[in-house]
Amino acid sequence: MSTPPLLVVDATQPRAPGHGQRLIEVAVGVVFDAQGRFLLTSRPPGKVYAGYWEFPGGKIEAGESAAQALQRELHEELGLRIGGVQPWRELRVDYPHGLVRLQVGLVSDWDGPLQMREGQQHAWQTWPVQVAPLLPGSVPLLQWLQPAPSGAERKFELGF
Ligand SMILES: Nc1nc2c([nH]c(=O)n2[C@@H]2O[C@H](COP(=O)(O)OP(=O)(O)OP(=O)(O)O)[C@@H](O)[C@H]2O)c(=O)[nH]1
Repeated sequence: MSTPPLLVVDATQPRAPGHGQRLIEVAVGVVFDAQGRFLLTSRPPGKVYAGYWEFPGGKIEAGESAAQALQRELHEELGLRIGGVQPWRELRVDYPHGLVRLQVGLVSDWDGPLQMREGQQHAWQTWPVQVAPLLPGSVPLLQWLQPAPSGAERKFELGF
């Protein structure tokens, strides 16, 4: 398996002690609705990058797979029950607050109703997105979702 691409954020800012020695493992979902729109949520108050828009998800806990973590996070944060996760892409993001690895999955099979349980906002989006500011680590995911030029088929490369 090749090393996931690395995005360096705020490269001139100092890194926290021990940064880089520990990878923060995160599961992220691209949740689609029946019209092919995807869900973005704003980061809740009190968190790093509060108010920035991102794909829903969160840290993987000990003993969990990425899919299990995403099932738990989407239920805790949004009240969704998801049927399955299709592993899609990985990305490493080097933030001043830590080095993160995102395991991104596609989710089309889910049950609502959608509830904002952490005081976040939500927006169903198509490309190009209309919300701002975007969390830096969500931008490459959005670029990967950019539709192919007309005539070409949008193809998802699957697998971590
Ligand atoms: N959910 C989510 N997190 C992302 C994205 N892109 C990205 O770099 N991240 C990073 O992944 C990490 C997710 O951590 P989090 O703090 O949101 O996780 P959590 O919900 O488990 O929070 P907590 O346990 O700190 O309360 C953050 O460092 C965040 O900056 C994204 O698109 N969605």
